[in-house]
Amino acid sequence: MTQATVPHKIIGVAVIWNDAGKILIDRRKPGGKMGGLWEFPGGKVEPGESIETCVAREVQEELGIEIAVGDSLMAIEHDYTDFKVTLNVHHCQHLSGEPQMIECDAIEWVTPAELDQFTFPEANGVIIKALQQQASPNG
Ligand SMILES: Nc1nc2c([nH]c(=O)n2[C@H]2C[C@H](O)[C@@H](COP(=O)(O)OP(=O)(O)OP(=O)(O)O)O2)c(=O)[nH]1
Ligand SMILES: [Mg+2]
Repeated sequence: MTQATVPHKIIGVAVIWNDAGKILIDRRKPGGKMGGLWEFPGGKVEPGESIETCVAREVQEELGIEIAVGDSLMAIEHDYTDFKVTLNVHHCQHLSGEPQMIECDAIEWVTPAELDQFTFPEANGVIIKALQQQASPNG
């Protein structure tokens, strides 16, 4: 059997904290395999772009807000059925702007404990566990 080469998506992901110690999550639009699931804002790293620049750009494009991109929380590799992702996750701080649903269906500010009430893609389990085991870097 021929081994097909699966696409590998390199993603910059933002864990955006506000001053109340809450994290911004959004719900992906319906349709497709991950449609309707909640996620941390982010998207594909462009050629030649740093992870930090990607994270700030995606958040501006998807939500229309300004953030400061801080330390890396983790980088996770995950194999989905038909593609592979690397999620490069950074702690971020909300600076300005009211989040808008430019490319998503819903937005919520939640505490780390409340993340359990939302359905995320499979790869997110380890991120959520890490966030629940550490205090907010700003709180
Ligand atoms: N932004 C974000 N993406 C996530 C998370 N968890 C997770 O598995 N992903 C996956 C879903 C997507 O395949 C990819 C994010 O890239 P994206 O939002 O630009 O991509 P997409 O797949 O909707 O776009 P496309 O390939 O159809 O153009 O990473 C997460 O918490 N946040
Ligand atoms: Mg995206």
